[in-house]
Amino acid sequence: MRGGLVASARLLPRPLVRWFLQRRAQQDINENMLGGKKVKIIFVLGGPGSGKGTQCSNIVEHFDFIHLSAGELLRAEINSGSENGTMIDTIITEGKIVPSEITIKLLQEAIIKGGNDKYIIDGFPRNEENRVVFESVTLVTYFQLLEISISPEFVLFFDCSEEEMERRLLGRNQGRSDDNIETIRKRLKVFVESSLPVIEYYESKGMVKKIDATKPAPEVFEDFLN
Ligand SMILES: Nc1ncnc2c1ncn2[C@@H]1O[C@H](COP(=O)(O)OP(=O)(O)OP(=O)(O)O)[C@@H](O)[C@H]1O
Ligand SMILES: O=c1ccn([C@@H]2O[C@H](COP(=O)(O)O)[C@@H](O)[C@H]2O)c(=O)[nH]1
Ligand SMILES: [Mg+2]
Repeated sequence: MRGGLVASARLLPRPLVRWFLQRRAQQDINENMLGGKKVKIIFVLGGPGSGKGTQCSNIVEHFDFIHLSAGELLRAEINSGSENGTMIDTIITEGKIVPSEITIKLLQEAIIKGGNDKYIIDGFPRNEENRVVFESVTLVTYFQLLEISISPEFVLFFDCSEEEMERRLLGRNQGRSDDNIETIRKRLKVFVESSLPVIEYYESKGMVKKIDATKPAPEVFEDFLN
């Protein structure tokens, strides 16, 4: 079907094809669609060690969502030997926030590659600038012409005490460069100063489902389901 369409499109004047795709893109932008499908995005936010990754793994076992962890995408970028790798590594080890254009490009690529219409995005947006840029840029898909912009359906906020988050991260033992007390303290500060305002923004729009994440993991998941 797609092959037939592409072949027919080649017979038409390029400005006409461009006009048609741009018109279609505009419709999709208005409707939050990707290639004719409604794209559903859920943001999962919470402090470092609040259990975002743990709960996202549970969620995708039960629901047809693709889990995208912004932090995992950044760590994969470091490991791929990309030219930005060293800079990203330094920022993560300092507990700071990677420039929006880098993280958003990785998320966009993963969304397009995922080919699904439901994504649960873990650990993003980390600050107001992340949020504004993500919601204002567009995804460029087939023919590099069809563009859509994306906003979340709702936001899950895993609310956990600092003492508990610190205890969990010090015991995580996954070889992460940021699982040390100096970086953890910096990450907690960045969470309060930069990430909480994003949660407050979505709260003001009635879009936040807040869950007590200090409880044991199975109970947190139960609370999510209810
Ligand atoms: N509810 C819980 N109770 C106790 N330990 C938990 C709970 N949830 C997760 N953990 C453990 O805490 C550690 C941190 O969890 P996880 O990696 O899911 O957090 P995170 O929010 O994704 O952290 P980060 O922001 O650093 O990626 C892991 O070792 C995990 O097994
Ligand atoms: O949107 C993002 C997500 C992550 N970072 C950086 O990565 C680390 C680890 O992220 P996790 O989601 O906790 O795995 C985070 O502390 C930031 O340094 C980012 O900059 N932007
Ligand atoms: Mg995580």
